[in-house]
Amino acid sequence: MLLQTASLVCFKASLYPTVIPQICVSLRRLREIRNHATMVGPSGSLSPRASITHVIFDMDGLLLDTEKFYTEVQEIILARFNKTFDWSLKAKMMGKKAIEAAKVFVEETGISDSLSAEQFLVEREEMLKTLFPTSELMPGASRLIRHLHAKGVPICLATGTHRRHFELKTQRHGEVFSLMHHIVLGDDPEVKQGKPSPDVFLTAAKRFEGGPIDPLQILVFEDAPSGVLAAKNAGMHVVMVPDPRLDKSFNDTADQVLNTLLDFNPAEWGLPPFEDSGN
Ligand SMILES: O=P(O)(O)OC[C@H](O)CO
Ligand SMILES: [Mg+2]
Repeated sequence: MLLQTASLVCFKASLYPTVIPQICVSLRRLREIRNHATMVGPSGSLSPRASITHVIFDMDGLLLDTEKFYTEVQEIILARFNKTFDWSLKAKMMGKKAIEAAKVFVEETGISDSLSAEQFLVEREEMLKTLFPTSELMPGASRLIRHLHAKGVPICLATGTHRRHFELKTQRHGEVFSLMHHIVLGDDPEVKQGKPSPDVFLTAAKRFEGGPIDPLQILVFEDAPSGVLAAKNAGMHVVMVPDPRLDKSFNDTADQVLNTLLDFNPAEWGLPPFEDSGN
């Protein structure tokens, strides 16, 4: 609504450029305002953006600091072909199932004649399997998961990662991940296509108690452009916590963009507020 009004204001302002040019702020700026605003009700009280009852978490790059491992091994492999790995390619790969990301990698870099997607997966596996067990939680991940669980908000995980990698990545974080009501992995038979297809999130919504839950009651946390799109394709609300090196244009699809999970305010979404300050 805010953006529709803004478009109208900009259109009118363009008709009277010398009279009200200052009114025509950019749509990007208005999206930023939307990303930081809660609605003010008639009584002046703040009303939440939505009435969220269920939460779905992405894993890599959102709860676990594992995206850096993929970046590292892909840089090493590309160096062999005298090529460099950059964040525009990273943006196209992250969040996807392994084989889907692998195809993007060999095709976009033009090395598919020398290295097939399947060979790429084999080559990177040796390195990844030593790195994944060292995975660390992202800032604010444990606090948010524990808070929602303690308040009885049903939470689950929906990741593109397959079972074997999931076990390696989470082996030091079993307690936190055990708080999830359920976990949907990239190699789940119901997840036919990876993100940006909505499959993984729709499957996750189905498996909650009393599911399928209305997508409008679900808040998804994501770090990847493909994951944000998947959540929107599933009709859900989405908070994006992107790596700052991603192009900012990817932020526009999300309902809210945060620097870190520590910045999340549950009350803005109709969820029980934190009782600590987060420090
Ligand atoms: O971000 P996730 O948790 O869906 O994981 C996807 C891949 O494994 C890594 O990009
Ligand atoms: Mg992710």
